[in-house]
Amino acid sequence: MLLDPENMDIFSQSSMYTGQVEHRIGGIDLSMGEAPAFLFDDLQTGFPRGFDLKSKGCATATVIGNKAYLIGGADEESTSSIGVKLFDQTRGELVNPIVLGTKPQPCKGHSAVLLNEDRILIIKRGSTPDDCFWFLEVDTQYVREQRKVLGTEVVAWSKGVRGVAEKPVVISGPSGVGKGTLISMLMKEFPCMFGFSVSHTTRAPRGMEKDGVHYHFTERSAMEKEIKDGKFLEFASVHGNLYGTSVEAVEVVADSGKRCILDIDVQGARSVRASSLEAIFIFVCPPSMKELEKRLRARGTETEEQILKRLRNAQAEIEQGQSSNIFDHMLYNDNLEECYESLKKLLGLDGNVTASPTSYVNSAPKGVDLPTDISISKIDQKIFIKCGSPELKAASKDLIVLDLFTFKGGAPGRTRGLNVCAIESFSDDLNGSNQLI
Ligand SMILES: Nc1ncnc2c1ncn2[C@@H]1O[C@H](COP(=O)(O)OP(=O)(O)OP(=O)(O)O)[C@@H](O)[C@H]1O
Ligand SMILES: Nc1nc2c(ncn2[C@@H]2O[C@H](COP(=O)(O)O)[C@@H](O)[C@H]2O)c(=O)[nH]1
Repeated sequence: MLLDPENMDIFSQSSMYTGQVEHRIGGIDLSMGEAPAFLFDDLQTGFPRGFDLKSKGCATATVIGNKAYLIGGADEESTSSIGVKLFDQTRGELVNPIVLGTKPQPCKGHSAVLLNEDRILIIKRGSTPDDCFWFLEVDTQYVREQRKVLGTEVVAWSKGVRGVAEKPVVISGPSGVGKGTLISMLMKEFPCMFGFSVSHTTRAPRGMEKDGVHYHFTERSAMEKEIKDGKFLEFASVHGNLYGTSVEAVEVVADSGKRCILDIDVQGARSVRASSLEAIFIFVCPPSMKELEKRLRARGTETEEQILKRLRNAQAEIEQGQSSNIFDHMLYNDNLEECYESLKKLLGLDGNVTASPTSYVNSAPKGVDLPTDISISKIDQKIFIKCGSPELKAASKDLIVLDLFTFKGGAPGRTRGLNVCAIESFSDDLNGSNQLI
């Protein structure tokens, strides 16, 4: 293990409020959790119209341009998650941004590291391996888009996860083209490999449909509230009802080690394309409108009025599917077996594949609990976490390295590809002046 302490970013030496990570302000260690206080004077240099954060009890502040992101603290509105506030220097205002994504639970303290000016890495102290790395996206493409849509300040959490899941598969196409049929065939042949993203919908269940399996059937008002709360990756009004994919629906599948399949309309596919979820987009075309109508009628699940509505919408969907840049692949579902073979081929399943899960979960290296006593440094794309706990020292695992090179995805949901390893018996090079926090 080669380390050159001379070349380290030493956070404790970075200037105050210059856009670098800040954990110490005016000599106060902000990273140690127990609601350390900012002082008015401490903010004067960078923030002429500084404010008294003492009462706010924020734990860390990270400054990007004219904004300070204040993460954690004692007086959260909700004690169930780490809170985020934003101080806007230009307006001289403390703002409560809309916080999207699953939020991390409070911890015994945390450290914050600014990455690429658009996200903050939060390292939770005293936490388990699967809960210690979180990302607060503050200016990523996704956040900028949400800011436009919601017309207010937005930040988004995503959880850092080891290992990379296979890209989800988005399947779109007009109602009755056979998407559900193809997906069922795939899941039947490869039950351990694929998992279905169970959407929410306000439409009534059909005879055989089960809540939580085919859809989460929900009231419009409840779904609208959840959309407002940032729980959905995408949503759309389709044939008069609301449909949407929750962030959780995709994450439960990915977390189980399976490849997620989404059956969504073209509007939804467009939204997913614009999100940070990296997926494969497939559009399924019918051989003709006449055949589509025949299939819809033969299915016998819709009223005449609904069938006509679906057929009217189908025309526009096919045009968009074929002309937009949303889709990576087109499938023509004329002969079902042939179409299924084409689907398998483009998913790389036409050869000798073992029908096993993608299982990054089990292949992840065994984790190390992160103690409360840590110090952090950054060199290029690596974060070094030095653990002061006697137990880890005794186990010769006093240095944990987090590699930032392999990040994938992000908010809302998971930032995947975290490469974390524990380095054995590290010397004391990181002590003293190199200590960050
Ligand atoms: N290639 C095919 N040839 C003939 N019938 C087909 C073919 N593919 C699917 N079907 C039939 O067409 C009907 C509609 O298929 P399916 O329910 O899978 O469509 P869908 O695209 O999922 O529709 P929706 O978007 O409304 O859920 C079903 O009865 C199915 O058995
Ligand atoms: N944008 C979304 N579209 C969805 C979602 N779930 C399903 N759908 C699409 O709705 C139509 C109608 O479905 P049906 O079950 O009522 O026949 C179909 O095109 C689906 O692809 C979703 O979560 N988001």
